[in-house]
Amino acid sequence: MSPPGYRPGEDRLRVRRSYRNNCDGHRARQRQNRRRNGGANGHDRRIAHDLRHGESARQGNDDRRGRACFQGRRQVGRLASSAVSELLAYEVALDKLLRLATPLEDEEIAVTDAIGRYIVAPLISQRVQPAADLSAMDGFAVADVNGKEWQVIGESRAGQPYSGTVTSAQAVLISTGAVVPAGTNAILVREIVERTEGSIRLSGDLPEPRDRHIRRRGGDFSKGETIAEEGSEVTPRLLALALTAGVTRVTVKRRPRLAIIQSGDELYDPMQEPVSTESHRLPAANGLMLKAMFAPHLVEASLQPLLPDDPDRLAEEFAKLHDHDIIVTIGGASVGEHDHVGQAFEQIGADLKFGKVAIKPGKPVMVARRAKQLIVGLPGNPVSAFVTAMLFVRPLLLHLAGAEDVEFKPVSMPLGAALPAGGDRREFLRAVEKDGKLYALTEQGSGALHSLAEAQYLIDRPIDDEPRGIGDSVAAYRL
Ligand SMILES: Nc1nc2c(c(=O)[nH]1)N[C@H]1C(S)=C(S)[C@@H](COP(=O)(O)OP(=O)(O)OC[C@H]3O[C@@H](n4cnc5c(N)ncnc54)[C@H](O)[C@@H]3O)O[C@H]1N2
Ligand code: MOO
Repeated sequence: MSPPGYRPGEDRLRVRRSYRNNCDGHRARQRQNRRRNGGANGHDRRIAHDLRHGESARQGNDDRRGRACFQGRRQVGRLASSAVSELLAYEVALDKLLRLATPLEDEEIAVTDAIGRYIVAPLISQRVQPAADLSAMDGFAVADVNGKEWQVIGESRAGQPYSGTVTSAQAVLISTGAVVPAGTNAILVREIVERTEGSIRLSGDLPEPRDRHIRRRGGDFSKGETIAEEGSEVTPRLLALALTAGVTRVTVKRRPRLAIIQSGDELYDPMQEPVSTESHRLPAANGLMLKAMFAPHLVEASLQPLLPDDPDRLAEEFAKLHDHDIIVTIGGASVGEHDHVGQAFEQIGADLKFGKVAIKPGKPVMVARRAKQLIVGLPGNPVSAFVTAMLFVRPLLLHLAGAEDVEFKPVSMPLGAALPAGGDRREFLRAVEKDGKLYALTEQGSGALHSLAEAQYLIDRPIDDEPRGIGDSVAAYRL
């Protein structure tokens, strides 16, 4: 995902640089920000103080920058020792994930079953279209337009052509889509002629140019022509083109098999069990949310039975699912006593590639590979699970399907309310639109589903973004 006006490589460089300079630059930036804002109260900071992130309380922006700096130092020391502790920029992490994916085999399917998938070879037309010169209008086919009156000698209907030849002062009644009879040079639409018994008289202006209403043979495409390039998405429009070109089967990538695992002692299946009144229990909503997010034409997704907080059980489940292309786990990705996804990776010998991404929400994202299989560990907080599925799993599925554009396209929209400075992670803020302006919702906690469901956009805030005022343009993604 890239902000508008982005040039390839620019954003990546900027993000990386801001990382490196996090500590050295932060004092200088504090001074600059103070000057820009005319002091702590010199700017409309209402939204700044209103945003609730549901993490530990923080007193202000300067304090957060201080902590970012401290974390940066701590992580540098651990970088080499563990893939888990390295905090990657989103672009870097996504790039790694996509590179880890093993390409899937091709399969040939009916084009009618291929909507939303991507063709892996160019589409070649098997027909010429139109297959003959056709009339584009209802009217009369005439050989010449020298006179004012023509004798009607027959009819050409769609599917029932006129077999003779039209000569001077003769006309053939013709329908839209019907084959233009031999000898025809112009179509006179019904509106410009008066009809009498057996003949027509000109009462309006002749078509300009004369053959204006004739669709020429091969005008749309010819036989053997490439009508869609490799990598094109099969849309309803492409479907119609392919069918018209005589193509009924296409080659696409096989859909990956993806299993979703949810673990947590507190979870119960809301579709199998009645609503629980026990305060320590929680409906396992994330798995069903994710399954609903992954387009069935791109993936064959299955939701596995709920697992307890037990690394052995998780490792057993991983072993069972060895034939799946992708496993997505939800929860247990953080550093708590009972967050055991990392441990289960170790038990099955999966190779952990990264474990933390500098995004908010969604810092704990674990990616491991076991032979050709990718295992993606998403955080358990519902909003974090949603955002990371959108930022990682969706692009992965599109990439495997053969799509070129795998990321959401940002729109640039003005803010209706000010935003405080960005932090040490790239932030995706839930927002609503009113009169063409974006308003970040007050509730930004990673567990707050109500504001997630209400949000219409995610505002994309770069790391260390400066405070933004009313009317400033920001990049956002339509949900
Ligand atoms: N000491 C630290 N604690 C935490 C950190 C940290 O850096 N240091 N990171 C926080 C962040 S950020 C996130 S995000 C979470 C991620 O936690 P986990 O991935 O380990 O997820 P859980 O602890 O298992 O669950 C979190 C939350 O989500 C609920 N949950 C889990 N699975 C589901 C599900 N399938 N459906 C609905 N809800 C689910 C679970 O009950 C918890 O409330 O860690 C922070 N902690
Ligand atoms: O910020 Mo966590 O990353 O709550 O999702």
